[in-house]
Amino acid sequence: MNKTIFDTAQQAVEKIAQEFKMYSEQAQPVHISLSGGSTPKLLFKTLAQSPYNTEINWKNLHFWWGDERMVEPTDPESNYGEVQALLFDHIDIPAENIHRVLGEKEVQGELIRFEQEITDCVPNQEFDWVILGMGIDGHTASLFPNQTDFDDERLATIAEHPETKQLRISKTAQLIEKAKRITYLVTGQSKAVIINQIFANDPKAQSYPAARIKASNGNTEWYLDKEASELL
Ligand SMILES: O=C1O[C@H](COP(=O)(O)O)[C@@H](O)[C@H](O)[C@H]1O
Repeated sequence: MNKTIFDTAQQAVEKIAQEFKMYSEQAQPVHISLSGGSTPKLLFKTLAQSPYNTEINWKNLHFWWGDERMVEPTDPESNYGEVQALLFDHIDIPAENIHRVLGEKEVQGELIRFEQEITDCVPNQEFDWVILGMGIDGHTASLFPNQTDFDDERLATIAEHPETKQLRISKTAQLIEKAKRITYLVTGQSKAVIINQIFANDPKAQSYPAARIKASNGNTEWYLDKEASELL
């Protein structure tokens, strides 16, 4: 598996930020899927600052999410709400470039609406870049161990957090795997054991969606910091 180890989490997110700039210089819409949770907050804060806030051609970038929690966008649990507060409120991006899951809506109806928006906006449903995180149980997006159907041919699915039972909408493994590029951004010591299991091909890792989901025809890479990779 292709991995890059950065000295610090800040260096990892700077690399991603530079690549946002590069993608934004293409004279076409680029569809990027963001991850939620705590890890990418540093990325969003970095993008909201100089030079990225003004040098990125934001009108060319379209943002989606790998998963969303079924909560109001103002709820601290909202993956969209986090990006709005840390990034979108500080840059000049057209509203139509933000393709959020409406977490405040009824889940079945929202699932259908979200799938239709992907079909309408993303050519061949192939995202240019899917940035994913990984939980300490090996989940990615809201695809959890022992409850993920890797063969589900839909674009999105309803998931339930195994402990909190919080409802979520997640891209399916099949949709993610159609992406041209997948980057797992994993930082911090709390992820070191699981990163070691994945890269050592430990049998336990076979149930981890993050270990199994890879781009079928594109590149899959892992951006790690020293802390997450300290047991490798
Ligand atoms: O629940 C989620 O968890 C994963 C990992 O989150 P983190 O807090 O450990 O960074 C995240 O990638 C996913 O989008 C999120 O909804």
